[in-house]
Amino acid sequence: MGSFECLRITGLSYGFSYHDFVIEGVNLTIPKGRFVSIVGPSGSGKTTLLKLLCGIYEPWNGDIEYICNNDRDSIFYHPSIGYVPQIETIDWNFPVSVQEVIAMGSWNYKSYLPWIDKKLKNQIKDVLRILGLGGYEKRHIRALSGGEQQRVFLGRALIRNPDVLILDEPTTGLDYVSREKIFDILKNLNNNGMTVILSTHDITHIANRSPWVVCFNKYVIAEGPPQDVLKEENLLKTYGLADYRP
Ligand SMILES: Nc1ncnc2c1ncn2[C@@H]1O[C@H](COP(=O)(O)OP(=O)(O)OP(=O)(O)O)[C@@H](O)[C@H]1O
Repeated sequence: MGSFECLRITGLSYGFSYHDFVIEGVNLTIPKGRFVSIVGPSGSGKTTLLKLLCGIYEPWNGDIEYICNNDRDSIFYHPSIGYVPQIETIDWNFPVSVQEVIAMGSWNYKSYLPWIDKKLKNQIKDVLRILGLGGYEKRHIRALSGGEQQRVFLGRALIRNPDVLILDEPTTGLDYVSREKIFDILKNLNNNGMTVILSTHDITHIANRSPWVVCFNKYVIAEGPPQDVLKEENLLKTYGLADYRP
């Protein structure tokens, strides 16, 4: 099997009600190993795009392809994807421990018996260590700070060591220290070869320090290194303050 080279999105469109496109004509290529921050206003379709990349939604039009270094393998190739949803969408009253949340990420349609065996326990320990949460296995998820909870959900995505890690606003609502911890963890994972794609409202601390930024509002408005892309002209177009359509 050839190796994964890039994620290629062409002419991608999707919506929730007939003829009303939430995202439209998205073209974007993300090479393996890239660290990408997607910025755009609330309601611009970032979450929708990320869910399409994960396969949670089916495109109305266009293609999402994970390309290998030869065409034949690309047809069959499905990278493993880790998804970290927006923290506000999680029900914190659900009675579950840190260990159980992370274990959920290792279960799939193939495993009917989702109990936590010794091997999985050790893998969870390793993931918690990477996340700076060593010894937190038995803690109830409610008994953690916002930053710690976010890291646990990152752990759930990491337990299968995905090729591509997709995160929806991973630092929203976190204080400076928690935000920096998450950013450092993501940079380390990326330095070790993981492709990281995240959405963020934090232009100053996250997007500005990401190697690659995509300005998004229904479609891609600009992309490139932050020093080239995060300019007034692009931000005005992205945040709907200037009329623009390529
Ligand atoms: N399940 C749904 N059913 C109907 N409309 C939806 C659904 N999910 C999202 N939308 C609508 O699609 C549009 C894009 O939403 P989306 O969550 O993708 O935006 P976003 O850029 O991620 O916003 P935010 O930054 O606030 O999270 C919004 O107008 C939203 O109301």
